Amino acid sequence: MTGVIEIEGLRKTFHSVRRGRRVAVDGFDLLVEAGQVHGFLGPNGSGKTTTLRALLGLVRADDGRMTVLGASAPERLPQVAGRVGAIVESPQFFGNFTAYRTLRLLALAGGVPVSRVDEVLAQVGLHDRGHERVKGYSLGMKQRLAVASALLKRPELLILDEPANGLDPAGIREMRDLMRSLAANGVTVLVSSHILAEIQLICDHVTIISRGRRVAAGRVDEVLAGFDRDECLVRVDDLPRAEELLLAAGLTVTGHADHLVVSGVPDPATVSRTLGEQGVWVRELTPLRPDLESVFLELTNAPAQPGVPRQVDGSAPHHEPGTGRMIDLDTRGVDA
Ligand SMILES: Nc1ncnc2c1ncn2[C@@H]1O[C@H](COP(=O)(O)OP(=O)(O)OP(=O)(O)O)[C@@H](O)[C@H]1O
Repeated sequence: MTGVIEIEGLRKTFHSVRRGRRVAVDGFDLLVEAGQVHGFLGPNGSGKTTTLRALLGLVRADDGRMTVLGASAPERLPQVAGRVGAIVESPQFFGNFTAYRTLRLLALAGGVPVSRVDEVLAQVGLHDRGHERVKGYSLGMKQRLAVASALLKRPELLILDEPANGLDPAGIREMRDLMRSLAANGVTVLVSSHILAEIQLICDHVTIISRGRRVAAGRVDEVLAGFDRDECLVRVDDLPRAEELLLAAGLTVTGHADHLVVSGVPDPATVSRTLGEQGVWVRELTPLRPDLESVFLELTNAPAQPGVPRQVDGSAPHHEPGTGRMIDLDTRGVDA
């Protein structure tokens, strides 16, 4: 047992008279290790909140094994609760209270020294505004107050559900800086989001969920590298001639209105040499690197592939040759 959070084979189906049976989480696995800022990424309705709620005992799982800081969850969570901060459902604060008063009450209720209030206000960048009423706060300030409340007891693990939701770019930047400084101080952070660019900027590791199943997991750079097709964008004056030469050299070429995309060229010099030797001069040659957005779209829109086994329990992962990433290609039969 090495993970700060371990989830194996989590399943949860909701039943309602109006909407019928809805599989929210379908054999999902997650491993968050100490010191990671781990992004939990998935489209709306993919099962992120249900997973976090099941982990924290806010909803009963149908099946699966979960641990938090080595304690089986949710049954033994009380044993480690003092070491975990979680914001899964947007906390509501009294608008007429100041942030300071709100946190002071929470500190007193939780047996935390009141001196901690100033520290957490400073940590989330609210120190100067801590004596203003919360009803005058922006959404970003309210989010930071929520994080401050979770930090009161100096958690080793912080779980945040969509902390950047509804924030403007400045608020997102502040939240990002906050996550980074927490990580630098040794806090393990699990942050769920559907904002890809944020996950790419904030997190070092990522688990991508689609329709209740894990479709990719690993270091962000490794997950991205697994999708690198060694492509480059080429601009020349004579596109048809360049395409002809590159195809003749055995390269894979896709034509666009004002450029070509060449695939499978680890060294872009191959392109400039192939064209230059025939007197076609390259005006632009740009390696195309995948970003989390393109990976995410590819994984979460991946059509079902009949005959490809599901890989949701880690037992028979489908590994792309030469990559550390795992993908689950079968998206059939799940109501998301
Ligand atoms: N209490 C519930 N009753 C019925 N269905 C539910 C309930 N909670 C969640 N669901 C369904 O389970 C699926 C997963 O929802 P969940 O909220 O976990 O997704 P999510 O990834 O957190 O989405 P979002 O990013 O929109 O918050 C959705 O189809 C949702 O409608």
